[in-house]
Amino acid sequence: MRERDLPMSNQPFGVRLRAAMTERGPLCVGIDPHAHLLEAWGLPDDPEGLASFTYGVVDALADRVAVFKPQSAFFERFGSAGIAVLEQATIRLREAGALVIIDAKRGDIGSTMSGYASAYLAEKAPLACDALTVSPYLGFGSLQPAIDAARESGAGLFVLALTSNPEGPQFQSARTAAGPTVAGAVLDGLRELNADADDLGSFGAVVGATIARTDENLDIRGPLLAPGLGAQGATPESLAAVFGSAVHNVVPSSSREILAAGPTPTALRDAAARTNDAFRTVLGY
Ligand SMILES: O=C(O)c1cc(=O)[nH]c(=O)n1[C@@H]1O[C@H](COP(=O)(O)O)[C@@H](O)[C@H]1O
Repeated sequence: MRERDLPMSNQPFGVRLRAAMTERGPLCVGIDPHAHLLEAWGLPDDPEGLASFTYGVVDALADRVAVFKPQSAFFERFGSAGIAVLEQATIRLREAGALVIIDAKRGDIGSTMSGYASAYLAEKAPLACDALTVSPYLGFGSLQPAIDAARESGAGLFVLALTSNPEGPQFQSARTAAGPTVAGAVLDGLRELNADADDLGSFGAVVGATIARTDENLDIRGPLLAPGLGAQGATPESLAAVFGSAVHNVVPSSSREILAAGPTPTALRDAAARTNDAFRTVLGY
């Protein structure tokens, strides 16, 4: 059977991502259960509070938002009880037809990377997700086990390229021995991985929405995860200036700004719908 004849659930991540963003709008809701947000929702800063917060977001939004990005750090801080919530939330979101990017920014030598790949990208893993954020600073080639695992299971990767934090350029703008910047080398690697994609490949870059216009070529035939919207200051309107002709491939991600609208489900839904509408217009959905 040719790839394009497969049912949607068996399609590669990039195909499923485009379909989900077209159907539900491009917004990615980041699930970052900060201690101050638990407090603002009237919840204790413990595993029960974490569960109420996370499932509150899942119950309110899983059937209407295309993509969720739980931030592993805020689950890890509660040890195994927190990881159990991340696991359950991921399962529930996927059952509701949403895509889940686990934001764990993993990166290690190849042999350890294959351990991370088994943890997040193997189809039957307890924490199996649709895509994982990964860090290329041990060399782009160190990501190969994750790339292989993603191809095998139909998952995706988002590789850090031009991050939203002010310290990012210190390394990312540095020149490699071969000539391009570190970020440029990452984008080149991704372009190669997506070379066969018809529309959107499964290998994405993380490009903060807060960065100024860049000279790097963002046309990687893959998704561009753009955090930094809302709490870090970027707006939907700023995306066109940063991403230029690649703007239709942007996955705009917002965490604290949406989450602060809770805990009532109606308020969360209103905040997500308003933000999604603004992105639909700017990103051409
Ligand atoms: O990979 C990421 O998602 C990421 C990359 C980046 O360059 N900047 C960035 O803020 N993030 C993540 O995106 C989320 C941003 O959260 P808010 O600032 O609350 O919307 C956090 O979970 C960050 O770890």
